[in-house]
Amino acid sequence: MKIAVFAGDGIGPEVTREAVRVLEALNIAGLELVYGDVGGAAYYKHGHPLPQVTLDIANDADAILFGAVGDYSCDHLERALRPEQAVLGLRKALSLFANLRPAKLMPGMEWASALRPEVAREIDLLIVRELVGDVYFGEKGIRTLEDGRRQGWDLMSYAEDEVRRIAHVAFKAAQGRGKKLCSVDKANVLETSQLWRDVVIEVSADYPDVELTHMYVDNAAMQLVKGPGQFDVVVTGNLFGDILSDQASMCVGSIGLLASASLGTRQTQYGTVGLYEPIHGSAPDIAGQNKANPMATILSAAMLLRHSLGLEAQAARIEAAVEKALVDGIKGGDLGGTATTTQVGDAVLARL
Ligand SMILES: NC(=O)C1=CN([C@@H]2O[C@H](COP(=O)(O)OP(=O)(O)OC[C@H]3O[C@@H](n4cnc5c(N)ncnc54)[C@H](O)[C@@H]3O)[C@@H](O)[C@H]2O)C=CC1
Ligand SMILES: CC(C)CC(=O)C(=O)O
Ligand SMILES: [Mg+2]
Repeated sequence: MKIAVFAGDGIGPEVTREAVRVLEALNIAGLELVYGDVGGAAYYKHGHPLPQVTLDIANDADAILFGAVGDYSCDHLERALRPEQAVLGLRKALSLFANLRPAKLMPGMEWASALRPEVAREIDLLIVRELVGDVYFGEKGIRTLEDGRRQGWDLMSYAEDEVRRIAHVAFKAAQGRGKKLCSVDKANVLETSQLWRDVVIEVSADYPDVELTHMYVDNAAMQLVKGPGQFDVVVTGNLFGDILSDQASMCVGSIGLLASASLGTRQTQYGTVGLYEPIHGSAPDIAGQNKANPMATILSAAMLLRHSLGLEAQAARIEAAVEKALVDGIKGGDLGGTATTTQVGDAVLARL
């Protein structure tokens, strides 16, 4: 069992280190960790934020644990590390089209939510975000118009097979949960969304046991804070899913708590090959200060064990340890506490 570890930039190495400590503490027989460079470190060492040597490590692994990439504190570097070159490039190269972002209020965590306690208590949803299409991957550029004005443009598009395959993932996820699927789009304005909606409706014929609804993304953003309990599984495109999941994190308590799995179709003898990362970015504003909450990355490691290595019991152990640490009042700065990244990692390890 081989896990590639790509820590990346900013707080990436800090939070990934804690997740690795947790994985190592489980003493999983035959588990091998292979480290690779991505982002700034890779750019300086290899001249590219996602060099071939890193892709080779990724392709050879059963799963990837990923920190974050990007550094807006240095304009030159931020441009060199353009997401489509690094993290988006990796997702695309491995065809990891299905991004699962669960958001559930942990027991006793109402105080941390940006919502009223009685509303916060309702949250238990799964965002299924399409990850390798949409406007993030369309043709783009900045051009000069005939009258001399500059114009930036990004093409939003989805082909029907791209919608169909993510819809199947979402319907199957709904079958395993509350049997409700809400497809979020902007079909009143966007042709891309109209096709999205048509295809999701076509796919729904295969899942008569799942109740399908549709919602425009602006309303969905509002409903997510008004009544999150109405959502079970949400399926949406790359851009909308990116935004809604950051919003969902504050309903749960902090962006430092939300994990993700990015899956494709490649299977190994252990499970589905995937990439696992916190939903947050490299947080340059707190990087290098031992302040970042590593729980999202630790919980991503749990998802890795579950989906890619078939180790459900160990995954559940990690999740229980994180929950126990929170119940016991271990809080990083993102939750209004003072625990450092290392202390949060220690606390989780102590409760494994
Ligand atoms: N998957 C990836 O590699 C991603 C990379 N990025 C990149 O990350 C860089 C920063 O982007 P931002 O928009 O600032 O988003 P961000 O998610 O890195 O940070 C947003 C805010 O949340 C805080 N935060 C994030 N994670 C935290 C944690 N674990 N503990 C405590 N506080 C945390 C940060 O301090 C910041 O105030 C950019 O270069 C961006 O392109 C952004 C999102 C995802
Ligand atoms: C580079 C970004 C699109 C990554 C991001 O914000 C995300 O996947 O949540
Ligand atoms: Mg994001």
